[in-house]
Amino acid sequence: MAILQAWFMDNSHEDPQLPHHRNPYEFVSPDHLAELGVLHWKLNPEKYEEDEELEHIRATRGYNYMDLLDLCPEKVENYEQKLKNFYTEHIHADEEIRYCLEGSGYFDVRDKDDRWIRIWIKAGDLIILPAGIYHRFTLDTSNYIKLMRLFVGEPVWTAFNRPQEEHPARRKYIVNFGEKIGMPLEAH
Ligand SMILES: CSCCC(=O)C(=O)O
Ligand SMILES: [Fe+2]
Repeated sequence: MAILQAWFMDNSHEDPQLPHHRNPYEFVSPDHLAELGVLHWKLNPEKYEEDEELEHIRATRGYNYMDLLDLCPEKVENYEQKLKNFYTEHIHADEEIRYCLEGSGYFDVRDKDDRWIRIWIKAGDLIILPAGIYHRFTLDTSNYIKLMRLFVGEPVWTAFNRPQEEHPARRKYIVNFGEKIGMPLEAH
């Protein structure tokens, strides 16, 4: 498992596609990401069509569904709107599994103290966000990413925008990961 670059974000409202490092930089370790339930593998994106390691992950985790998504202004209908939706903080009822085949982008996830952690995904990075984790996504300044999307069974991409403290997936996430690290369920 090669190191994945992740860092705490600054609070500036500049272009989201910029890196948003703090000054000085504050990197986040893979162990910290694992505590939040975020998993990562580094694979060879050039052989994704016949990759035993990828097949093994898919088989052991039951990811029978797969499709490919090319994200750039020229290839996607309603590109601006889609990107806006991706960057709106949300959860899903299921894991979000993405394998970057080309290009790069940012997945942001919340830590236990509700700080944004920015995870920089590049070609070869397969990332799993657990069901119920608050997250969002944006491209970086290269403006291009090609992603494989994996899922167990018929895919459901529904995003539930924050707040979702009563959502069963959120509750389950807090029990599975949040409670161990002192993440509060929010009152509202
Ligand atoms: C473009 S994949 C990442 C965006 C996202 O969070 C989602 O699709 O739910
Ligand atoms: Fe999502």
